[in-house]
Amino acid sequence: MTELNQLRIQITKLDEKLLKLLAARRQLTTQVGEYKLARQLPIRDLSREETLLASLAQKARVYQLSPRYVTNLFQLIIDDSVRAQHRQVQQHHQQLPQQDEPLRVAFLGNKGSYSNIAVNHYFEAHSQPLVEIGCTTFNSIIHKVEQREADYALLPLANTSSGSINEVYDLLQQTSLSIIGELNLPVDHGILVKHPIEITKIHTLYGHPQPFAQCSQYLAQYPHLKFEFVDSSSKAMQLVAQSDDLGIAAIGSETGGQMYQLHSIQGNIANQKENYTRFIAVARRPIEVSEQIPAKTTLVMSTGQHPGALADTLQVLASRQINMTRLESRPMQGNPWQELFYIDVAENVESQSMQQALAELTRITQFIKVLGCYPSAELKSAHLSPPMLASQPINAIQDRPSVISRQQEAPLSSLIHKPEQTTITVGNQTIGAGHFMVFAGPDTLEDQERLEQCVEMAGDHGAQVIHGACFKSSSNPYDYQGPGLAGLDWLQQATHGKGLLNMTEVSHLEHLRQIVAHVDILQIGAANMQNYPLLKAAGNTTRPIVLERGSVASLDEWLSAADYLLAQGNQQVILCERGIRSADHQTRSIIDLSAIALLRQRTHLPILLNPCDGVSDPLDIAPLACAARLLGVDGIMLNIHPNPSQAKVAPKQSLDFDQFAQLMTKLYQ
Ligand SMILES: O=C(O)C(=O)C[C@]1(C(=O)O)C=C[C@@H](O)C=C1
Repeated sequence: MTELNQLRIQITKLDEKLLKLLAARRQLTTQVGEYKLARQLPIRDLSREETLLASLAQKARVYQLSPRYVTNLFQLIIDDSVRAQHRQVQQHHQQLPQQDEPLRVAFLGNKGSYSNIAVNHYFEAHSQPLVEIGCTTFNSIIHKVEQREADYALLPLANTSSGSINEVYDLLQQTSLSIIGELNLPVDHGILVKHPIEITKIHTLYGHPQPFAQCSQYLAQYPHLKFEFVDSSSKAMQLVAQSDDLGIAAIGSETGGQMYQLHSIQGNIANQKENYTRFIAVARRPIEVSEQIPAKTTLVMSTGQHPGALADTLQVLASRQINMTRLESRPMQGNPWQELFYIDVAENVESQSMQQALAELTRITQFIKVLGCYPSAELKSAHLSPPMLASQPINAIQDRPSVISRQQEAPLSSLIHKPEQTTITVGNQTIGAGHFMVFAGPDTLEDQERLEQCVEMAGDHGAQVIHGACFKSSSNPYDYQGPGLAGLDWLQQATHGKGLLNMTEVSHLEHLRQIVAHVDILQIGAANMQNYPLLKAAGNTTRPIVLERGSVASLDEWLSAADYLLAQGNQQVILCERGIRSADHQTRSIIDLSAIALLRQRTHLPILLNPCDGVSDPLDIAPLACAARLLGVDGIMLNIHPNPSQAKVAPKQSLDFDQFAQLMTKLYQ
């Protein structure tokens, strides 16, 4: 045996001893984790870490080792135990049962894609077996989880070289899934080939558009290369592995390439040498993060468009010492000139400061929603300054003040929560706090021509919103039921380009997306006031919502339903009184004018009145509307029809055009 071999045997033995020691150290830190968990102590103890590192730095010299080398090495070891303790605490906090069932995780691409590598990193500490569900689009990944075909999804959100992945941000606008975790994956792109070859001999390079963007500077040196874009890096590797053409290559990670027996002829080719991709894990249910570990919260919000609107919202965070770690903006879908802001903060959503900030933000934003609160992937390392490495005395670092549990806040719709009246601006029209709005249109859409007549009439006399139901649920199922979703195009075409807004009722959850794409304002009818799944979904949209009072609902029940909408994120809720059931059968319902006076004392939300169902003669509509105007409603909703006697629905509850014109003059006197 050569001397070298003998030395190597000794090194191997020592390394094994080191491994055993590391495992024993890990066991001890797990016990420390249990101790801290039982006593609700913060996991991280930076002062202990600094003392430990400073003492190791000092001892390093005794063994003629570099203090920097020793502290860097031990920093890695300590970080590993901190991460393990974080998982320990969080698993206990979530009370995750020990399960043998496999975890089904959806991601982009196939074996070897960056997302696949991220999945394996993220779930490496889970004991459950993984079922990897490779998908070809981000949309299908989200769909898999929404449809319960997967438990989690991992999605790339941003890269340090190429920036945000807009498609994923846009999908977050629409999904009901919550962010439950994050991962920062170092991404090392390389050129992968079947048999080692010089890059000048390669003619075509396959890859996902993201890696191409991230390696643009390196690739610019080889203008002869033809780029072929494919769905994922794994697809590119697969193509190269299966082809007999030795002049093709894939752009991807070395680890991924190994799964396809590919060789990396050039690594580390990204524009930024520290190239990271931030992934998020999403699931159907949000998680609660233990206050013992650092958390992040992601919010999405839209502000008004007045000067300083965004600065005002950021000030709410800054004044509470909430650290914003990322701000991203994307055009709002359906409202391309309005922006949605995605904000990450290094704060637990349950902390007192965050709860106060959220309450404040609901008062000044048009839409605000928490996309998720999750354990932070970033660890702040104990910092040893050069004098500390030289073994100076160490000052203890102050712990963060402990987080106080969530406060019971006043209802979101109440004047206690928000003393000033809410105004809602859509396009160039505003309702609330002295801005009056008239909604006019046929009770139920009949045909395009009659709708256009109504639009012309309503617009000429100062109405701002055109409404009409696509689906009518009358008391008799054999009565006219409306044109269905075809009416959405009629509404859009009739109001488009005329400075008028449109509104229709959402009565079926499955129609919501399509309706949101066509109309400016959503209406939730009396029959659906307590349809909570519908409220939940509508409250997640960015469209203003008119919430009608249920025909037997008390004010408290109605306001609770409004609170539920507000709690989903949508701060643009308008209450609409349209009458309640009475013992009398001459009218469909009795208009509760007292409710308007009472609501004024209780809520900041704009209030509408629709008097039409409270009459048996259309001539009574005008006095009721004027009475409500005196009581301080913010708007009136009216049924109009070119020829009410021929209306398929509500003939006696609709104004003809003359009656409408007269009423409008009175309302605006
Ligand atoms: O001593 C502790 O409190 C530990 O949890 C152990 C340990 C370590 O690995 O040495 C880990 C985390 C703390 O921040 C400090 C030190």
